[in-house]
Amino acid sequence: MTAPDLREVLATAEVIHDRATLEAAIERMAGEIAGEYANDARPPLYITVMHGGLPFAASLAMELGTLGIDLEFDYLHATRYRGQTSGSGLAWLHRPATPMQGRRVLLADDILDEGHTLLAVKRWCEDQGAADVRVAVLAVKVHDRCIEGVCADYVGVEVPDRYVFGYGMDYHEQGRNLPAIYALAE
Ligand SMILES: O=P(O)(O)OC[C@H]1O[C@H](OP(=O)(O)OP(=O)(O)O)[C@H](O)[C@@H]1O
Ligand code: HPA
Repeated sequence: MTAPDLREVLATAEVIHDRATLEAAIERMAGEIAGEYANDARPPLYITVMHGGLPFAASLAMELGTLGIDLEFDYLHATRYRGQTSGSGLAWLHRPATPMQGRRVLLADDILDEGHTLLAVKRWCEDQGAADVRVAVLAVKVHDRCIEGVCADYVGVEVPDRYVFGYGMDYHEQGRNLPAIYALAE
């Protein structure tokens, strides 16, 4: 199946958060996160949840660096949407290679939607022996379908209960490098 044309989709999509809003939210998050890790002897293990988390994780890492917080980088790839607009079973495509035993782990992802991805990823890190696992997400989708017991420690913005894309999030694997968050026309 050919993906719908991104330009056509953008013509009717709605900007939910523009770039300046997202950058301000990330700067604010970095301030909150820096307070948590400032006095640690060892940098947190900073895990980007690929692919969607990449732009956000990079921006947040730079803001944290500006505040004097060092990070050790690794990444994982767990996907349940696979280019579609509704999720199914979670597939692990890559697990982090860095040992987590006794480490403080900070996960960076683009969106907390129904919570299945972050719950599984967080549990996996805990099973690896991480001392502490915190979660930073750029966006939280507002609805009542989020599974129980999942929440992010640091949140950039809220998005409505619509399919959103941009700033890491894809629309049929397109639009991840758009510097704003859009919602599909209703
Ligand atoms: O809260 P949930 O309903 O589990 O959805 C959130 C997850 O879905 C997206 O990943 P996706 O499966 O699209 O993989 P991708 O980042 O590679 O696009 C997003 O990046 C989150 O990781
Ligand atoms: O609304 C969404 N957009 C993009 N990716 C997603 N992954 C979960 N929800 C979404």
